[in-house]
Amino acid sequence: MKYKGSPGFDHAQTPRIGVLITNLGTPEAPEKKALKPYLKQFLSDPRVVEVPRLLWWFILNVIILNVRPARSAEAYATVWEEEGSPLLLHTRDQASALQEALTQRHGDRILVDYAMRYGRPAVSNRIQAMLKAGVRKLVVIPLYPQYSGPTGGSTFDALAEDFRARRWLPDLRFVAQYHDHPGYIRALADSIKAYREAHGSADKLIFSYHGEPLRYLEEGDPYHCQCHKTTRLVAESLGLAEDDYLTTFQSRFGREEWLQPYTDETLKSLPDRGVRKVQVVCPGFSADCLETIEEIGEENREYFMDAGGEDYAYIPCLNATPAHIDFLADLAEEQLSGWLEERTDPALSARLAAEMGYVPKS
Ligand SMILES: C=CC1=C(C)c2cc3[nH]c(cc4nc(cc5[nH]c(cc1n2)c(C)c5CCC(=O)O)C(CCC(=O)O)=C4C)c(C)c3C=C
Ligand SMILES: [Fe+2]
Ligand SMILES: [Fe+2]
Repeated sequence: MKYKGSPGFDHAQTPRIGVLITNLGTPEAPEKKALKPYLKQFLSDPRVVEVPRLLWWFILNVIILNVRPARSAEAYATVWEEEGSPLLLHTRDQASALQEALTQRHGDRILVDYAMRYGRPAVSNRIQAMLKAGVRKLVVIPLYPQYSGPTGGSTFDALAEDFRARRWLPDLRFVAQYHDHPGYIRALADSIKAYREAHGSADKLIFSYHGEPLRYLEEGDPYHCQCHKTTRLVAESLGLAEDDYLTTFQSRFGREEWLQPYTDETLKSLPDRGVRKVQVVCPGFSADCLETIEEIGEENREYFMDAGGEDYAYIPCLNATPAHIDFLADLAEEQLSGWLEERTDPALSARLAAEMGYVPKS
């Protein structure tokens, strides 16, 4: 195997610290032909769908990829913005705001970038660019507060896949979860509090998280427990009573049982139980995307209202709000312990390398 070298390496380059935020990824356009490669890459990942490969290859290629792209494209078209997918735009805005916050705190030592696990900008593409810009120490923060194999685990796989082809690896720190970080809980609780101060409260606050197959929990995935812990900590911080809120799971896919209770079925049943006003928040998503804007903001609103509900509100994700960015800057900073001391004198390194007669190939 020929390992990838270090493009443009220069001994006089100041070593930098990289902070790479990532999210799931999104199609290039809200169209069937763009949905197909996106869904194929995503749903072929064994971390996402844990089904024997041969059987899954058949189901995916013969059934799902012939039906789902058109249906998903229609849903994406309802949320698409002029500049692109909401998930991509929010992630880009988070990266630039985080760059600004960390530059204010530490000058130009820290380089922030963003990548998507599936689709573009790809993880390996951004790592290559960061290394080229002199990054020798790298913090990776997948923006999934609660860890799960299909999200954080899979992002680590993408990093590992990139690193196994590289000659010179950077120092690496990886934030696998932050579901109970006091700064994250505070940012969430404050956003709910601000929403309720502006719009009033509801009979119930629903904490809706993306689901996953129940089997993953049974086989040791901590995601379900971490979602419940986030809910409990936010509820405590808001001073809610047990009857004031619920944790539910959305975005079911396929036929097997997923984590329960399901968001849609819960919302359909609440009016009969005397709950007429609900507010829904999605603390498993750090940016608004198809699953929050369309599924929670539109589809589930209809279920609730059709079942006799009177008032339904969706409280937006933290996105690139100052409170979220401040927290992410703190989270990144916690990972920098010992990394901010400068141990390299680039000019001296360059002079010694020149004396040695060493000229690296770029
Ligand atoms: C097939 C199984 C899936 C698992 C397991 C899963 C877990 C999971 N996903 C997120 C976050 C997001 N998922 C999003 C979209 C999405 N998710 C699945 C399937 C699984 N997700 C599909 C097929 C799709 C595509 C949309 C569709 O066709 O319905 C998104 C939104 C992306 C966007 O572009 O807006 C996010 C974000 C988490 C946190 C999670 C954890 C268990
Ligand atoms: Fe998903
Ligand atoms: Fe649990």
